[in-house]
Amino acid sequence: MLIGRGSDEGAPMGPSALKILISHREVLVEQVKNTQCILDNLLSSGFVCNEDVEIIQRSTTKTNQVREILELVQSKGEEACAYFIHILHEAYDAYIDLRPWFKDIEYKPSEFLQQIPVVNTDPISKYSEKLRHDLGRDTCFITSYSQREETRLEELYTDTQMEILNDRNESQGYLESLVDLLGDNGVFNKDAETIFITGDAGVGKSILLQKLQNLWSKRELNTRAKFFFKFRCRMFSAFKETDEISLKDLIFKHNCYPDMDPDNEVFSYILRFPETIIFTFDGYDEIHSDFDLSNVPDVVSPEERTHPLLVLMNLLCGKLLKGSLKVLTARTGTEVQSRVIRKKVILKGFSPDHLQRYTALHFPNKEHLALVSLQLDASPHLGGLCSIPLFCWIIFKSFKHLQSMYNDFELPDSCVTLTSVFLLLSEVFLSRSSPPGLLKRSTRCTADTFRTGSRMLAAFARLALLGIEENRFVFRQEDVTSCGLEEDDLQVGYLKPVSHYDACGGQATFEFLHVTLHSFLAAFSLVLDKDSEPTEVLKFFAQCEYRKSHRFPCASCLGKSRPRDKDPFQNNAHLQFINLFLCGLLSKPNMALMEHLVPPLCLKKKRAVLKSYLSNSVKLHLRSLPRFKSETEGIKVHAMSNFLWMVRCIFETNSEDVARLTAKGISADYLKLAFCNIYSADCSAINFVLHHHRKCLGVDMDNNNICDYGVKQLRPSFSKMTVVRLCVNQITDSSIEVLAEELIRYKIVKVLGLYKNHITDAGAKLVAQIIEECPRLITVKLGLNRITSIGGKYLASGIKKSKSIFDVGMWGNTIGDEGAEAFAEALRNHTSLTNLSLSANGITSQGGRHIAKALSENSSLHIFWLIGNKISDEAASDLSEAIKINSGLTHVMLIDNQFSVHGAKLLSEGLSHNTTLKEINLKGNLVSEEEEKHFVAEPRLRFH
Ligand SMILES: Nc1ncnc2c1ncn2[C@@H]1O[C@H](COP(=O)(O)OP(=O)(O)OP(=O)(O)O)[C@@H](O)[C@H]1O
Repeated sequence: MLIGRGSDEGAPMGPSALKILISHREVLVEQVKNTQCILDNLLSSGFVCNEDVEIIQRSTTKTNQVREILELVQSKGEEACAYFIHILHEAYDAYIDLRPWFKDIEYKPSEFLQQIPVVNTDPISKYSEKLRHDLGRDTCFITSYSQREETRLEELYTDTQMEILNDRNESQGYLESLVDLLGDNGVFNKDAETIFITGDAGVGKSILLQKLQNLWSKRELNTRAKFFFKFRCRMFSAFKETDEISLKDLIFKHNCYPDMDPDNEVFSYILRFPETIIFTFDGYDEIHSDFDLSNVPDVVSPEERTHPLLVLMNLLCGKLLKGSLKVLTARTGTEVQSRVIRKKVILKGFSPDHLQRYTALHFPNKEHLALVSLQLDASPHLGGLCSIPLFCWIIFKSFKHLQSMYNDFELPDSCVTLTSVFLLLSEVFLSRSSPPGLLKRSTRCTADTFRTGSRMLAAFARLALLGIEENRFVFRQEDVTSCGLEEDDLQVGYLKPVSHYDACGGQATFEFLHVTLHSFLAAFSLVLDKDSEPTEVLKFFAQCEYRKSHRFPCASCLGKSRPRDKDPFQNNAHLQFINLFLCGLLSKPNMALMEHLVPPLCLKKKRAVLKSYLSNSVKLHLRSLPRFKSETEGIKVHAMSNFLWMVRCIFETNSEDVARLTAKGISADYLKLAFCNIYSADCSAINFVLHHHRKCLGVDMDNNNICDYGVKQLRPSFSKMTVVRLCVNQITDSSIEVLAEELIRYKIVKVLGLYKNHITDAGAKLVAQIIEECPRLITVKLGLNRITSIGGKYLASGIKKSKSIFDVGMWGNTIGDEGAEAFAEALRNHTSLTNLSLSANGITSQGGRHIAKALSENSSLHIFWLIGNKISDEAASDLSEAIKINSGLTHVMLIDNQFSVHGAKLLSEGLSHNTTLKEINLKGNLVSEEEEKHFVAEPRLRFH
């Protein structure tokens, strides 16, 4: 609706502004809270005079003031009324509650109105606006290694996989888009206020927060929050033990100060309406404090000054600013008590589709894009590494840089390790600082680049080690200078300045481009140090301490740290990364390069110390893993995520000896690697060890983050695997192609677990082949995939031909009646199939009848799951007849179908002729409690 004097030619006029004010008076009186801004604008635009303002201000309540203003503008005529509405529209944040109303009335100001200025004088809106402006400015670029190369966030941001977990860490699906992060989807504790996001190093937690902040600054985040405060947790470690701040200091001094707010209105508003605030705290794992605050009382007053960590803890727990929303990120493995967490999200990096999208954003040049895509496809290990955005960014950035310098440069080859990725980044940094003469080479000489840059590299490495030793991620200018870094060195890219508000003071401070790079350089320092004993390289292995529930001693509300274990492979991630990079830098393939920087003898000694340490630790570690004997699967060994770190280190070391030793040390029939947070590139490391395993081995890799790249890396190991469990991962039909080739070639597989992946009918066809051609295969789990009747038919046909298959799980696909009919056909006279689940597959009575008929001709099946289908009384009589004849079934699970008392009677009748069946479960069908009483004489017919 067009409002205001109709100077716009031809535009239809809506009802008069005066009429609107009369008919919507109630909404306006209720929703308009700030009168000052209206009066300021009416006055400055000459619609009212000082006296009018004074009279209105004499009214004691805001509502009365609004009423009086309404009367005043109405008395001044149409233009004043129109301008009044326009103020409410333009002073956006001051009247945010009226946004739906403007939408309802389809407000559109006339050109005339748009020419009269509106100034938002509301201090709260001004503060909100300032926050939006600052956040918008601070978040619009993705940090790169030089300001010249910064890319706009919106040009490069690509969604990653955001999995929602419940309080038991079970997957609840994925978030569709970042905008849904703050919504109700996935909330398991409505009373808590902290959204907890975890993920591995470099998976994109900080960038996700940056995107969130950026969306808010542009009003594109689906929230009515007026204030958004971003903090990095590492800032809280920078305070001294004696430092004290209040909540107000935290917000105003360390984030954003409200200008011109003499009456302290902003803070009063914040305290009154905490639900209008969002906080983000990035990197909870980076808080390091020996400071024991366990006896310090909780802070409940916003004015009270105390240690900043306590302010943070009390905010997260909701003891301060109850009602405000907090988003907290941390590396995987950092635990926070469930009662503090509102919802949990785990970031899993790029899926192959995301990676494709991200690659296309990086390489607008079609030729480059084609080249890079080709190389990614050809090297699944590289693809796996690239599923972590940070590593992908480094690889792509380095590729682009080196391509621009030397025409023949290609992406790293298939045996790239994480250390080589970071060496590549260093090469880029160092080459950027080389004197111009050196850059003119036509061929790349990595050794020259490192030799020329060795002074600077050593200085950065020293600084990094200093930080690790002192548990610091932020450095002052004195630190930088004392390590021998010069002004120009700071331009190279290793360090970036820390923004002012994070740094508790005006002095310039720096941090490494990424914490993983910090770890890499600290490892480099250990290698470069010529003066210390070779055993010094082990200092972080030795220092490794396992804290299952991470930090903090002070956070009584967030969980206490547990006693420390001595296992050297158990540690917090940045130290683990130092060890990992150390292994990589001292690996044989990197020796030639390192010899340009460190005397060969010194290197040799360090490498020997490391190898011997690894060999011993591996033995000890493997011996300490929990083992138990299972009747069917033999000796099972249960590896945990620290085993994975060990395997990663061995892979980086590239030592076949240690890998062989590890494979031998596993000495079990079954290796359980479930819930170890394995991502695709780790599969190369696992394969590096497992392919040395002499005997057959069952491997359980359920509940990890493995996609097709990972499965391809495991290819050589499938020749040994009797159990292949890859349930709850990210694999598609392309992995099934690999599995089909390998498993059919070796024919030793007994168990194939593929539950909850992305397998379609094409994959099902290949699984059917595996079932048909692997004579030892007894268990296949395919639930929660995307298999329809087409895939169902393939599988049924495979099962029909198998003489070994014992247990098949198809829960949660959509095979429907056609699929059920095919399975019925497979059941006829089957000799081995004992457990079958066709639950939640959309089967109706039509399919039910086919199944029933087949059951009359089957005696192998004992347990049959048909839960959550649509089978009704129409199939009951066939089922009843089948039950009379069948002598194999012990349990028939018909929970959540559509049987009525009539169907139940038929089933009960059938049961009376059957002595083997122990249970037919009809819970959740259409039988009332009253009707259930008819069946008390047949306890095998269950309703609960
Ligand atoms: N969604 C994304 N889209 C594009 N690039 C991304 C994305 N996520 C991460 N990156 C790239 O990866 C780099 C590292 O990401 P980020 O710092 O967010 O990781 P992180 O999970 O916070 O790591 P850490 O736990 O080690 O601090 C970013 O600087 C950016 O270049």
